[in-house]
Amino acid sequence: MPSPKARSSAARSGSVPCTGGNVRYEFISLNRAPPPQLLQRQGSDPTTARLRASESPNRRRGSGSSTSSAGGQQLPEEDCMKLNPSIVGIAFSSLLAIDLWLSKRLGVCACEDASWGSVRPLMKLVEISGHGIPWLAGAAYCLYKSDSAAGQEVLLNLLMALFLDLVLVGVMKAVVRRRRPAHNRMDMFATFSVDGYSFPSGHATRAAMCARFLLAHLVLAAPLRVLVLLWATFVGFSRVLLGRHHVTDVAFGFFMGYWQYNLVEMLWLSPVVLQSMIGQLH
Ligand SMILES: CC(C)=CCC/C(C)=C/COP(=O)(O)O
Repeated sequence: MPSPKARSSAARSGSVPCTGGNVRYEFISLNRAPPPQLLQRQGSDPTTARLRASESPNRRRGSGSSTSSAGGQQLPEEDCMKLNPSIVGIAFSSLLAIDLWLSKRLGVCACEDASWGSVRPLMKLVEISGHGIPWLAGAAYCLYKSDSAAGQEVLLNLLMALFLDLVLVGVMKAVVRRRRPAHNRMDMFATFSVDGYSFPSGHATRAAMCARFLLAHLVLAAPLRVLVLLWATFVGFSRVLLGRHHVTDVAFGFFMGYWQYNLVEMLWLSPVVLQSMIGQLH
């Protein structure tokens, strides 16, 4: 082992002295190019070194950072410990660890045998109240029954908002592909394939967006307005209690649903647009 001084000078110079046989971990600078002597050990010039690095899939993952041993044996970059933890990386990992721990602790209705398992049926009722199908069916039915132009305008825009929510959440889930908590039992009714993923919670986005929609477009007495807010909060909270989601899935879901409503306002279908749409149908 080199002395700490030797190691730190190697680190400063950006060299990568990772040895074979007894694997020795050394510091590696992630934001500096390897020094010329290392490139010479890898090949006669930087281009050759890069070509060599592309020989195996392991090396292909990080050009210029594969390492050489004392005996000339090349080690894949995975065998070297990169000690360059960023504050953001540490904060992110810590948040995820807290999220996993908290979500597991709060998943008290995740199954019948869990500590609050007896209230699971009630939580599943709350789940249904925020599911897409009752909302889509309810909005479509009210639209069919509505005989005022203003009512039809609001309900058609609500339908548009609900479809927009399904699309945006589906895309987000497909991109992030976060797994649901291990303690979740996948016994939800009527799901899409992307609903196998966890981030963000579709119930939370829908609850936040619909709550804003209702508060903006229905004339409700103060107690009812409070009830709408409580319902939306409870739908989100029940996702964690049921073990369906991590806390961050729901928190982001609320955030996303809140902003989705702004998008709905921007895309609002006016009576003029609706008239021309109806005209095209006839
Ligand atoms: C089938 C339809 C119309 C909607 C699916 C609604 C659904 C099951 C969303 C998943 O919500 P979470 O992401 O909160 O689990």
